[in-house]
Amino acid sequence: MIELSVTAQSHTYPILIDAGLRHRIKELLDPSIEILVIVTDEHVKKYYLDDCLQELKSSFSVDVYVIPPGEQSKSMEQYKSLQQFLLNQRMTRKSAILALGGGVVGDLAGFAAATFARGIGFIQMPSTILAHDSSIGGKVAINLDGKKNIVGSFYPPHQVIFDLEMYQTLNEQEIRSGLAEMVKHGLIADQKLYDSLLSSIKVDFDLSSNDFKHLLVQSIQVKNKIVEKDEKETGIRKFLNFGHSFGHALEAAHMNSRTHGECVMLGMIFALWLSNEKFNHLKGFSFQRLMDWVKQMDYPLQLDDVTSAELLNNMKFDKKNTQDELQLVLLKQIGSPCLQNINVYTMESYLNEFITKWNQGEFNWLK
Ligand SMILES: NC(=O)c1ccc[n+]([C@@H]2O[C@H](COP(=O)([O-])OP(=O)(O)OC[C@H]3O[C@@H](n4cnc5c(N)ncnc54)[C@H](O)[C@@H]3O)[C@@H](O)[C@H]2O)c1
Ligand SMILES: O=C(O)C(=O)C[C@@H](O)[C@H](O)[C@H](O)COP(=O)(O)O
Ligand SMILES: [Zn+2]
Repeated sequence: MIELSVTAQSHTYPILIDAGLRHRIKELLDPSIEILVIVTDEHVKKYYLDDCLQELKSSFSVDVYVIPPGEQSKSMEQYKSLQQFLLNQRMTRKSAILALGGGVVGDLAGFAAATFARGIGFIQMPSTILAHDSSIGGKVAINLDGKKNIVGSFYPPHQVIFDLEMYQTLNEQEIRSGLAEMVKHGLIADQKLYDSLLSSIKVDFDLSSNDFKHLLVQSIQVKNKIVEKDEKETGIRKFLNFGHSFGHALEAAHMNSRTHGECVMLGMIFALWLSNEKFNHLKGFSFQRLMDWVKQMDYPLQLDDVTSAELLNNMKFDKKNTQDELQLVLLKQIGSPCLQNINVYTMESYLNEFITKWNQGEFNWLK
């Protein structure tokens, strides 16, 4: 088992990584937890809930709360009914939620844990590759009015338990989605990780291999280092938002058909284009190399079903913005991100130009 840790302002939490940890979950949890509520979604329930329950039932008082799968569950309605469930179970501050699932389960369950009784125990058991990002660092949130993560908090988990066997049941779209956040970690902080991802990951890559575990751990370490230095996103944590201003706006426009990571991939390409074309920042970067990999992995690349006005409208709700300006994360070179303020009118023209050129096939590297 690989053991890492993150030091948050309030506590240090362990990150445990191995194949099959769901079968050892009982010995990993704090035996003094009074009531444990497992929050999961219908897909994850089908594959992994019974294994966890079988382990836990003899030692803990366990209840289960199941949500419908997908982004729609990060809602006020779902948040309210989960809070009601916690109340009905008479959860105390010595009780805990175990979030068994991807980023949707983790974000919703974490926000419920942060706010019920002003904070109860919170354990993350991430089941998607993407959730290697979402389960660490304590950003927990739900959406409101189509605006991503607009109601939320910083609430670091008390434990993060990765069972790598759970990746075996992920479909291609979910694998692609998670890999995008790994590529993001490479681009903002780790050239070696970026190079390894692009040179070794193909569609049929073996997710149970040691090579993949090694890449995942490198990616987790990028996240750990940043959130340890800047838990509340006043400075360098903003770099973890690379690709997200545009990505979140696209995701909001396609809530049911495109995944978070797929949208972030397009958002990173937009940010790289801005860095290169508008701010002369980007040094030594090959668009062709990234695009060859992106196409090989079959990321959806259509931008003909969104308008710049629609994207801009969503980008206005990005949490990095001030009242007057949007703030984007750009790149100077791999491993050197920077922040750039851009006013709304300028951004609209950049979006227009990018989308028009993209749709008309004017970028050589897109052909
Ligand atoms: N808090 C953060 O720091 C942070 C970071 C990145 C993303 N996010 C959020 O995470 C969410 C996306 O997370 P996600 O991509 O994990 O989505 P998700 O939780 O919706 O999971 C994706 C799909 O995979 C299914 N699934 C999950 N685990 C599975 C498994 N092991 N086998 C088979 N199917 C499985 C789910 O049921 C769902 O249908 C977005 O809402 C995004 O905003 C948050
Ligand atoms: O941990 C962070 O900080 C991130 O920005 C990670 C992102 O991958 C993640 O999608 C996050 O939820 C975005 O945060 P938001 O503040 O833009 O909602
Ligand atoms: Zn993200």
